[in-house]
Amino acid sequence: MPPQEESWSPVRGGRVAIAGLGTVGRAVARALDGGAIPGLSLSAVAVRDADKARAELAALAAPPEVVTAFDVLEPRADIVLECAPSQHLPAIVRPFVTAGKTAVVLSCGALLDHEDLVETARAHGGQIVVPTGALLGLDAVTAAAEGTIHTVRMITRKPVRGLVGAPYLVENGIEIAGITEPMRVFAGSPREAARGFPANLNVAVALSLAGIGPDRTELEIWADPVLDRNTHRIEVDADAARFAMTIENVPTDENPRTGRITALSVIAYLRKLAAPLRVGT
Ligand SMILES: NC(=O)C1=CN([C@@H]2O[C@H](COP(=O)(O)OP(=O)(O)OC[C@H]3O[C@@H](n4cnc5c(N)ncnc54)[C@H](O)[C@@H]3O)[C@@H](O)[C@H]2O)C=CC1
Ligand SMILES: O=C([O-])CC(=O)C(=O)O
Repeated sequence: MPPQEESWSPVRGGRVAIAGLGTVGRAVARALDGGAIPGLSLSAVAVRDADKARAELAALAAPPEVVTAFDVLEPRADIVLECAPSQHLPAIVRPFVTAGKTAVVLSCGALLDHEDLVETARAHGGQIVVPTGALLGLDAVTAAAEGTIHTVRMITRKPVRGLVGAPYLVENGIEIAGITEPMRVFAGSPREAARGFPANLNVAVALSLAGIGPDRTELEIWADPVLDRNTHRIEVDADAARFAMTIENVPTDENPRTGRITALSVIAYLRKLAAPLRVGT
């Protein structure tokens, strides 16, 4: 029998690969640099333009290897962070979960069209992690889901620039560029929203996966011309508790669809992996 490759452990240390060096990927790369997150090192990044990425990463204390294909990441890392456009999710995640490794997934909306990845992870002892990302309270939602959740409702309000160009708006001829009052542009399920707003509503899918699923969760999306933050309100009614929470995310300068807290959520997750004290579930 060939020798089994030893799996990652916090004591031995782990190598992290980043797939997609954009708003989230760059922030996480900086946070990992030089052993700043105990137990982890940044080993490789997959990008489109290698020369541009190398120039950018030269400022790091320990620049990672730069590659231009997703399928060469797996031998180079124990954990992959998927933070690329959603259509690449299967190519990034599959090699890692097939090897029994961990894939941290930000474009989680795309998981709904690739549920086989969860089965692959189950069969090979891998794990797909959906961090709380731009949302809040998934600890309470998963706890409530151990009992019975009756309803989950989410109302998202975004500045116009955080929604403009979404396929659902284009396909339905919904014009938001010149609105002067808040406009409800969508009411439906996270499953429908994942298709219609693939770069804007991953948070609704994360909420649905934590709670009662992408078909029973109720979602409204509003475009608001005076708002400057991506705002998500969650209302949960369960047998154990009733709760409502709101988060107002500061959009990043680079990508107005993505809140600053998204990368911080990933960094917090990575820091917990080897932490001697772990708070929250
Ligand atoms: N779950 C959550 O709470 C959140 C999820 N997201 C999702 O996370 C993902 C990443 O978000 P951002 O960093 O803001 O996006 P971004 O657009 O700033 O970065 C994506 C990067 O992927 C790169 N890329 C595109 N095609 C590539 C290829 N073939 N090979 C390698 N790299 C490629 C782009 O050049 C870009 O640098 C998006 O899908 C976004 O919708 C964003 C915010 C919150
Ligand atoms: O859901 C997303 O993908 C991003 C988002 O709403 C936010 O950053 O507030």
